[in-house]
Amino acid sequence: MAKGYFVGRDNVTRISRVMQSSYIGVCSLRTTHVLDEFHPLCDKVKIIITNSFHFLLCLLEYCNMSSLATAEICDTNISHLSTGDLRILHPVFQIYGQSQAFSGTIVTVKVFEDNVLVRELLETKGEGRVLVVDGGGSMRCALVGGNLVQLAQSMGWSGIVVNGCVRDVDEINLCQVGVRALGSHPLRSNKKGFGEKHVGVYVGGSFIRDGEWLYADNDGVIVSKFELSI
Ligand SMILES: O=C([O-])CC(=O)C(=O)O
Ligand SMILES: [Mg+2]
Repeated sequence: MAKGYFVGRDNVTRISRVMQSSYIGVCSLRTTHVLDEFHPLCDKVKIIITNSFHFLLCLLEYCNMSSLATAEICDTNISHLSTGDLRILHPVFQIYGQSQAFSGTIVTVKVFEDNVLVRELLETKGEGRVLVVDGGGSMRCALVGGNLVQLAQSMGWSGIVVNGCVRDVDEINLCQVGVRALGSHPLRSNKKGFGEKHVGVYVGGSFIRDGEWLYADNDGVIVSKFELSI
C-alpha cells in the first residue's frame, strides 16, 4: 500500500509534499477547492473526500498510517533532536507487516536468542503499544515469527521493533501489525525464559526507555520522550 499523507482543511501547504511523492491525499469536504491542484496528479495520488468530522477515521482506515510522518516530526522538532528528547534510530531495520506506519507507547524487553519473555508480553493487552525487543543484534536465530505477530495483532499491539531477526516473513507480511527487524532467519530461538522486561535498552544506536513513544513509517523510526501531537 502506498504511504499515506494527510491534507487537512488547514494544511494546504502540505500539497507540495504530496506532489513530490506517491502519497495518498485525504481531503475534507472543506478543502474540495484544492482538488483542482491535485487534478494533474490523479493517477499518482488517490484522493478520498470525507467530511472533516470523519477525516481521522478515513485517514487510519484508508491510509493505514500513524498520525505523524517521521520526516514531519524531524522538521518541526529540531530542538528536541538536539536535546536528545527525540532520537532517530539508525536506518538498520527491514520493514515487515501490512502496517507500514505505526506509533505508540513503548514496552521494552531485553533478551538474547530467547523469546519466552517476548511471547509473555505479547500475550498481554497491547492497547496500541509498540514492543521494542532488544535481542542484542543477534543474527543467529529469530525472536519473532508469524505466530507471535498474529498474537500481537489479536491482542491489539500496533508494532514490534526487533534488534534481531524475525522468521515466517510471508505470514508476518499478512498481519496488520508494523514490524521492524534487522533481517530474517529461519532458526527459532531458545525457550528458557532468560531476559528482562521493562528495562532500558540500546537499540538502533539509541537508548530507549519503557514508556517512551515510538513513531515509525517508511522513512525511519523515531523515539520521543513525550507523546507528539499533530
Ligand atoms: O515460535 C517461535 O519461536 C517464533 C515463531 O516461529 C512464531 O512466532 O511463529
Ligand atoms: Mg513460526
